[in-house]
Amino acid sequence: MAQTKTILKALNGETQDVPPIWMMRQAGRYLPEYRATRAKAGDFLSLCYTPELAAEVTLQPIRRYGFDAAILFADILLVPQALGADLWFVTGEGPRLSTITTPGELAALKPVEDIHEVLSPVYETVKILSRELPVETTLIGFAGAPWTVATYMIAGRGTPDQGPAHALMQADVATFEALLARITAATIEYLSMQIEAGAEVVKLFDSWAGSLKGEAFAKYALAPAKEIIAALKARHPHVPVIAFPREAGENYIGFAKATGADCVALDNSVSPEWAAEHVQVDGCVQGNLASSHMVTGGQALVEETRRIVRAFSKGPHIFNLGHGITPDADPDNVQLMIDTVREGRR
Ligand SMILES: Cc1c2[nH]c(c1CCC(=O)O)Cc1[nH]c(c(CCC(=O)O)c1C)Cc1[nH]c(c(CCC(=O)O)c1C)Cc1[nH]c(c(C)c1CCC(=O)O)C2
Repeated sequence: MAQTKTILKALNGETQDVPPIWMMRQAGRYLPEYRATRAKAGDFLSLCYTPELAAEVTLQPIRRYGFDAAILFADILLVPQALGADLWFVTGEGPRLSTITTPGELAALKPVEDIHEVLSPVYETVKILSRELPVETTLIGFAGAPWTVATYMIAGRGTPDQGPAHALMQADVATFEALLARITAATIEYLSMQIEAGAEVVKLFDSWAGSLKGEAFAKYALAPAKEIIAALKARHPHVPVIAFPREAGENYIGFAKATGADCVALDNSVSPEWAAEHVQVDGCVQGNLASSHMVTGGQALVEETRRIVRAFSKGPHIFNLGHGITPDADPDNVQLMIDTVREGRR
C-alpha cells in the first residue's frame, strides 16, 4: 500500500532522505504546558482517564515541535487496573499496585472481556486525536508487553532487577505463565480497540526484556510478542507494529522476523553501526539517541544525532530516543535534536 505519511513510509520499508522523528514520553513533565494540564487534572491517573485532557497533552508536543508521530497519552499500567488490580502513583517514587503472586489472586482478576469498562476513556482519547491531529501526523497507540506488565503486577511496583517476577517464575511457573497468558489476551483486545478507534500504528513496550536471558527471553518476551502481533495482523492486516524489547542486546537480532513486527525499537546500549548491520538488515528500526542528551545538549547532542542518522541512512529508520525523555530535560535541546535530524532536508 502506498503511504503518504513519513512514519508509515518508514514502517512500510522505505528509506527516506530525512528520517521521521518522534520521542518517547514526548508529552511529559519536561514541558511547562504538560505540567499545567496535569495540575488541572489533579493527578496522573485522572489525566489518563480524562479524554479531553489526555488528548490535549498528546497534542502539545505536536504543536510545539511538529513531530511526525503523536503517541496516545496513557500508561502501560492501565491494563492491570482494568483487570482488577489496585493502582496508584506515589509522588517522587512511581507506581504501586496490589500484587498477584498466588493462584487465588490470579483467579480474582476480572475476565478479559471486562477490561473495556475501565479502558473506554482511552479509546475516546484516540477518537479525539484521530480527528484533531494534523493530516501528516501518525497516531501511535501502545500497550506494555506481557512480561513488563507482569513484573509490576507481581512486585506491586517497579524493581531494579525484576527479582519478584523471576522468583515467581522459579517458584510457581504455572501461576506465572497463567498471568502472562491473561495479560497477553487483554493486550490483544486493548490494542484492537485502539486500532478500531483510530490508532494507525501500535507499539509494544517491553521495558524489562533485558532481564530475560536465553530460553526465558524466547518464552516470555519473544513468544508473547509473536502471539499478540499474529492476532492483531489477523484482524488488522495493514496496521504496523513496533516492538521494543528494551536492552535485548544480541536478542534484537532476528526479533522482527521471529515476531512479525514491522519495526524494532532500539535502546541506546547498542551502537547504531552494530544495529544497522545486524538488525536493520531485516527492516525498519527506531532509535536510539541517549535521553541524557536532552539534559546536556550542546555539540555532543549534535554529533551523536548526526552519527545515528548516518549509521541508519541506508535503510528504513524512525529517529527516536533510546528511552523516554526525563523531567529534567531542556525543551530547547529537543528542538536542537529535531533541527539536526532535519538539517539535510531539501
Ligand atoms: C514502565 C512503564 C510505565 N509506563 C510506560 C512504561 C514503559 C516505557 C518505559 O519504560 O518508560 C509507558 C508510558 N508511560 C507514558 C506513556 C505515554 C506515551 C509517551 O509519551 O511515550 C507511555 C508509552 C506516560 C507516563 N507515565 C508516567 C509519566 C510521568 C507521570 C507524571 O506526570 O507524573 C508519564 C508522562 C508515570 C509512570 N508510568 C510508569 C512508570 C515507571 C512511571 C514513572 C513514575 C514517575 O516518574 O513518577 C510505568
